[in-house]
Amino acid sequence: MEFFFQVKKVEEVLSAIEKFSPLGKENVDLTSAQGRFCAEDLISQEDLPPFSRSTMDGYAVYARDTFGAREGEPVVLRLVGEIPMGVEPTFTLSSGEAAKIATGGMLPEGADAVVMLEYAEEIGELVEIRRPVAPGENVITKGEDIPKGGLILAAHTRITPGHIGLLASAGITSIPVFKRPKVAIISTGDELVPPEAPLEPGKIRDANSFSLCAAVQEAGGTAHIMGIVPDQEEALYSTLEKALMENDVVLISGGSSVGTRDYTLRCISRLPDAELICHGVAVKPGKPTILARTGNKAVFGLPGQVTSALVVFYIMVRPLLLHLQGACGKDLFLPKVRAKALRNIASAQGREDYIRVKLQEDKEGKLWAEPIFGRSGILSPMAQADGLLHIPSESEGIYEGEEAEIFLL
Ligand SMILES: Nc1nc2c(c(=O)[nH]1)N[C@H]1C(S)=C(S)[C@@H](COP(=O)(O)OP(=O)(O)OC[C@H]3O[C@@H](n4cnc5c(N)ncnc54)[C@H](O)[C@@H]3O)O[C@H]1N2
Ligand code: MOO
Repeated sequence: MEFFFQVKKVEEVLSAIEKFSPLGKENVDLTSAQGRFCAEDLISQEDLPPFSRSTMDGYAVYARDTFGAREGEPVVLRLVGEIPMGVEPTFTLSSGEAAKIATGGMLPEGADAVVMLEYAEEIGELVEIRRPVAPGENVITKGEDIPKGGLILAAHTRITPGHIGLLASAGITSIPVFKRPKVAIISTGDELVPPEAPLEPGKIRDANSFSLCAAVQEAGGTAHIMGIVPDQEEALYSTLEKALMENDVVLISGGSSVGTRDYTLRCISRLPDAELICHGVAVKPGKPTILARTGNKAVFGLPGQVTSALVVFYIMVRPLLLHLQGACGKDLFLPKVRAKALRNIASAQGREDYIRVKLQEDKEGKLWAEPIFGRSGILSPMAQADGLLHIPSESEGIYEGEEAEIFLL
């Protein structure tokens, strides 16, 4: 029987993951760019906004003219016209003059501020100003958002709705992004049947293909469920070969442990140029995890236990999928919060633990994490959890009331 012979720390697996190269680039349009990672620095070819515009409905003025204006002592300016929306003013504003302007209207040359309608009154061809304005007040100046030549989006940034608005404003409609990883999912085990099949004694429905498919989609990958492969080395090897031809990452769940019917390691080792990164990771749940690299493609052997497969996905597979899509730094990981443990949680030194927890806020707004204990072979604790509480490998556990890091699910 083989035993785990290459047990690694999570951080060692994560540094091996960062050695993969991000996938190639493709261009997507503005409506498909959300959540993708930009593949190039995008520079604005124009000033944004392209002209100085009013942020209020009111009167465009030369700010100095309004200095000293008060309720009982207004400054009187000559109304020289109204600036229509979406059109360049045909006149220049001189000292002593005002022009009616709407929110978003283009400031005429000479004007440097806008007095709100509420603080002015039109009297025939004159306008009384009852409050002073400072230069630049109620105005967005040309190039204030992004100047011409300024950086809109740096390569490797995760694209958000704010970026998409900026890109649209700058007239950039085709966005270079890193490709999404194609991920094949294989479930192995003679006991497994598809969810729609009738259950005979001793059989179990394949949950992992579907939970992993959902997790891949959430992580920005494209999932391909390859189906259930029986505990036969040749069947698993040929499915693995096919999966590798068509995908960037292969996830095999089940058969990653050390039993006589656990063929995952043997099949991975048979791949012509496979480099084994780990067989066994110092983490609970998820010890029987395998990662191998062939070219720039990755094969994970995930533990068959339903919760372990998902925990390993979040801790190691998800960072790889995001790295391949061009993510870096904190974008590789689930968002984190800190919370106090509601109970004592034991752990063993030398191994990281990821405990399923529910989060609750106390009256002072402090977050508390309540562990949901349960074996890694059952799923409901995972389904109920708001997050995974992380116990680092040097710690022997967390005391009630002690703060810990929680990865939000
Ligand atoms: N002697 C040892 N035995 C085991 C060890 C060990 O260190 N020494 N580790 C245990 C741990 S921890 C885990 S986790 C499991 C992982 O084993 P495998 O990855 O080989 O997975 P299987 O044995 O194939 O399955 C385990 C369990 O999960 C069920 N399963 C598998 N695939 C699916 C699926 N797609 N959907 C639903 N359920 C699935 C399977 O029926 C088994 O009950 O090894 C321990 N053993
Ligand atoms: O560590 Mo296993 O992965 O308990 O379920």
